Amino acid sequence: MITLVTGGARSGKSRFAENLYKDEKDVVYIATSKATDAEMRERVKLHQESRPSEWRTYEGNYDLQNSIGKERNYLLDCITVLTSNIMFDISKDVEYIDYDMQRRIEDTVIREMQNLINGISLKDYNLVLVTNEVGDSIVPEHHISRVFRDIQGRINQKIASLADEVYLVCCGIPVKIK
Ligand SMILES: Nc1nc2c(ncn2[C@@H]2O[C@H](COP(=O)(O)OP(=O)(O)OP(=O)(O)O)[C@@H](O)[C@H]2O)c(=O)[nH]1
Repeated sequence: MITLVTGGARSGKSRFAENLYKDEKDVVYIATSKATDAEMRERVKLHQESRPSEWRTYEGNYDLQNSIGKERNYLLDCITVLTSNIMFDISKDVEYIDYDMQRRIEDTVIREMQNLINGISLKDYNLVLVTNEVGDSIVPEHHISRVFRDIQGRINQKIASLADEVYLVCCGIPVKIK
């Protein structure tokens, strides 16, 4: 069963996603963020302390299938950070990200997701994927932000179509939309 959880920053989506496994010990937490500065390190530390100690944490971006073990439950937080890391890798030498490059970025993110999904061999597994609604505000001023918003919007549509259930979290309140 694949569940997609989407929402804005500080909408409560990560907490909602973690609560889906509140009675489970057999959980792998897949963190896509890299704690490269003090703000992120502090945030990550709070997250780690709030998770049940039995959960296993896997940190990575590429080769997400390496997170797979004997566990039945997986939680990936979040696709948006995965997209931005892949986008910066692929577009690092260009100033303008054309449609071909946008497609390559999208395809790479979707391939990582597919590898993860296909790699879990247990029949009755659960995979919760967290993403962000990044398109709900004004049109961003800069090209790179507009491209990121468009890429993430299209990726969210594709992953929502693969998911069995989709929740939108707003003001800490989850709304089931699929
Ligand atoms: N590297 C790493 N990142 C982590 C770890 N635990 C959590 N994170 C990252 O923390 C981020 C989520 O935290 P926040 O940014 O505080 O949450 P949010 O999703 O914006 O906020 P809400 O919508 O309120 O849940 C995700 O990008 C995770 O990858 C960890 O153990 N290691």
